[in-house]
Amino acid sequence: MKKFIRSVGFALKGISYAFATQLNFRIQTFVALIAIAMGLYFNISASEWHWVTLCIALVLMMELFNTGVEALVDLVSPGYNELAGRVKDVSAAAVLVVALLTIITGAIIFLPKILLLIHAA
Ligand SMILES: Nc1ncnc2c1ncn2[C@@H]1O[C@H](COP(=O)(O)OP(=O)(O)OP(=O)(O)O)[C@@H](O)[C@H]1O
Repeated sequence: MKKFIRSVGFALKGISYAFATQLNFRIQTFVALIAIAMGLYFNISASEWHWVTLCIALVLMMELFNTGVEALVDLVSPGYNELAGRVKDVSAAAVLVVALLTIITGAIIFLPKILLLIHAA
């Protein structure tokens, strides 16, 4: 049990490092909070909550992995190296793929509700 709590502590240290150093991670956290607030406001269904929470977790998870990859690349290749740059580019691309999934999912869930609200006003 003590080991588990220690591991959670290390994971929280990782999250706080990403939050302190990565502007993208802070923006993604802010957008996630807005999505949760919109979910509550529009009273979305259980399956819609499933998609929203899945996308939030995927985006934050990929950004954390990307931050780890960047730190690892900087450690093993502090100077300019074409391969090091490619590793970072591919890692950033993985974040972009999940971000696109999130934008599409958000549009499918929230856009009709927002349009309905505008028409009702
Ligand atoms: N060591 C390197 N060698 C070659 N190209 C690099 C190297 N480090 C970074 N690059 C190139 O610069 C881009 C940006 O790298 P950087 O480490 O600034 O990533 P970032 O996403 O801007 O990170 P951060 O969010 O920490 O600012 C990389 O995607 C890559 O194309």
